Amino acid sequence: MADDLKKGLEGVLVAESELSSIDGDEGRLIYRGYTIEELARGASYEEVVYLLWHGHLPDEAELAEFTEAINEEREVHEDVLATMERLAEADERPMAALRTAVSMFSAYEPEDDVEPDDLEATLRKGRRITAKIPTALAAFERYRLGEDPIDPHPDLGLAANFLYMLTGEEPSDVHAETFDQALILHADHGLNASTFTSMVIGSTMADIYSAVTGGVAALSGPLHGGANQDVMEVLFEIDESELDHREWVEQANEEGRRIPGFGHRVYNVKDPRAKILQERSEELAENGEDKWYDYTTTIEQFLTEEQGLVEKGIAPNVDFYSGSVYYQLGIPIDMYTPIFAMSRVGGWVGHVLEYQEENRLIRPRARYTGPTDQEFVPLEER
Ligand SMILES: CC(=O)SCCNC(=O)CCNC(=O)[C@H](O)C(C)(C)COP(=O)(O)OP(=O)(O)OC[C@H]1O[C@@H](n2cnc3c(N)ncnc32)[C@H](O)[C@@H]1OP(=O)(O)O
Ligand SMILES: O=C([O-])CC(=O)C(=O)O
Repeated sequence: MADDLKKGLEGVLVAESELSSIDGDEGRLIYRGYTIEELARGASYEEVVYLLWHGHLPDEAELAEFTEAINEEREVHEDVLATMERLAEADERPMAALRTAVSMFSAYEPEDDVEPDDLEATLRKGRRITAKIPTALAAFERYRLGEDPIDPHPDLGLAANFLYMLTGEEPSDVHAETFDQALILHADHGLNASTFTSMVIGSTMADIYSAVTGGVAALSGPLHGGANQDVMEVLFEIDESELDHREWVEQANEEGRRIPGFGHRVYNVKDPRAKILQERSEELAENGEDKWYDYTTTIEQFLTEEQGLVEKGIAPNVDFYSGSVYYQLGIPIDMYTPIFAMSRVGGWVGHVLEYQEENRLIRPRARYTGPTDQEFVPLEER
């Protein structure tokens, strides 16, 4: 057995997958052979989830059936809503509320007596989770505001409906399309930490609710999905600082601060999704507040061009420009990471299903570095 240690599993191949592929040197991302740029431009989030789960882009009838199935499952049980209300009152973080909600959905799962290897049932359960996450999240936000939740809008797609359920107002086409595009960009990304977490859980043949709950938990950390909120907090810090934004980033750099939204385990160049989100951020800035876009571009220019981070393979990742986009869509900043989860559930379910088709328990090992010859001393003599 090879004894070379791969800390953080960097570059270790653990599975084969047809879902997505990343070329970290070229800055290229594909889902099942389609470039992320083409999908972001031409597809909807529902089409992309269908592609990830079923292996091909849906035709009109397939998409209509899939969308209807999702829309029918949007409502969440009143007990889940009551829990969201309690958690909002307790000032719980939205990512933790979401983790609790997903875990709780399973109590009301209509197909809870099927065999773990019934992958068709797992697919239907994954669809239910995907449909319910936006409803639970929006309800949590409404309760925090002291308002009642808003029922899902039957005529709106997943992205537009989420924005609608936050405010009760139908979003403009630009906002709905921008948000839908953001969901597409976040839907899958190989064996990132949260997807791998879901796969490890799925590899024990635990149910998909457990796997998705684990995915949400792993995504919440600042080294992973939590970075999008951290980026916005940096932008607020710049805004409140007495320094001009250029001076602020110089000082942060001198202090050795690690800027969130920069660096990636796989990309050595700018993330292709960051480029698309940057375009959206710029467009929104033209019709709204432009300072957030200015701050991000100043940081990027300073760190990459002047400090030479690009030569070190450190460039903006997907989280760098998403914050300023969501901010301009009016979304509260601690909902940014839950929104990432709302999208990435497509990847989590897809990878678990793909892995379980030819399942093997995931169980690596650690090199033992502790003592080997300890003499046991009874408690009363220690
Ligand atoms: C959706 C996502 O999950 S995308 C990632 C979101 N996370 C962030 O944006 C948080 C900020 N970024 C980071 O912390 C890291 O880049 C990670 C965690 C994403 C990737 O980490 P790893 O692949 O483990 O790289 P690691 O942390 O070992 O860093 C490698 C080198 O790049 C440097 N580096 C990495 N990220 C940054 C950054 N944001 N700013 C400055 N330097 C950085 C490190 O200091 C290190 O330099 P050194 O070799 O001179 O010591
Ligand atoms: O791939 C990763 O390591 C992080 C991730 O989820 C993404 O970039 O979308």
